[in-house]
Amino acid sequence: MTAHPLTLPATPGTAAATADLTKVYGSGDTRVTALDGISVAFREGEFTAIMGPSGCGKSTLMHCAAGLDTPTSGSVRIGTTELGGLSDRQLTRLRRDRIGFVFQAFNLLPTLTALENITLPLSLAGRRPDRQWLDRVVAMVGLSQRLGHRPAELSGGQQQRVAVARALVARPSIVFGDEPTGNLDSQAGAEVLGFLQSSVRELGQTVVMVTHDPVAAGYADRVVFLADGRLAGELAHPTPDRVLDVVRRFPGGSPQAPVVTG
Ligand SMILES: Nc1ncnc2c1ncn2[C@@H]1O[C@H](COP(=O)(O)OP(=O)(O)OP(=O)(O)O)[C@@H](O)[C@H]1O
Repeated sequence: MTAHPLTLPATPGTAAATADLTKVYGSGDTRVTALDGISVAFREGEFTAIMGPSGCGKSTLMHCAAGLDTPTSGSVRIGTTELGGLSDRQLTRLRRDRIGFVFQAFNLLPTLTALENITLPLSLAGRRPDRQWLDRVVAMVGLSQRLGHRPAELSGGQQQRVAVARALVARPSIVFGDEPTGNLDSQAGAEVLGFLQSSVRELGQTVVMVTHDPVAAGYADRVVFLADGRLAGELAHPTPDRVLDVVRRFPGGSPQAPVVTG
């Protein structure tokens, strides 16, 4: 039986949203409530950073919002599609066609060239790249001269640029990054963050990124803070100093984390 995706009324300006999202791992003594009723919206054309102490649920939120993990209760929508209504196959297709991913590990295929890695999601979907868009994305991430190189012939920063281009090439509704600069030195990290920011400012992309780094969060338009699986506040127009101020007030992930507004 094929499940029909549940299509919800459009919420203008919202690329993705969660409602009362809960995720519980394990049971009995090993039960962990990783997410405890999170309702958050990610606006179109906005760069959001997700921060909070280790273990507060950042990756779990991102994985549930991106359809990589299933919530225990609550809902996730990408655009007008409610993920809970999708079969595994529909979910796989939605991830392939409408979501871009950039992980800490670059996850490139070693035998493919940079160009082949970038266009892989399209090849898998049986789609031809939109040449103009591809050229624009490749130029933006500064890879025009490196397209024939294999990952082993590229620096870490260049490999992550390939991953950024790969995430953008299908013009997804939203790009999720899980510590995308975690494996890079500060200069390469700054370049990758600059490209993610440009994809928002110049290409109108929506980006959501999990990070521990206040400097990285300073590239975002908005920072959402989590503590103990709950929303603990947010900061608009963050700067590294303002983010650091908030981070300093999270002693060991206190549930009484401050509510901050920009
Ligand atoms: N597969 C799993 N099985 C059991 N518990 C899990 C699993 N994944 C995560 N958890 C637990 O859920 C909580 C939230 O984990 P999560 O990885 O989302 O936190 P995080 O904020 O991303 O942490 P970090 O910053 O250290 O990466 C933690 O207590 C973690 O131990």
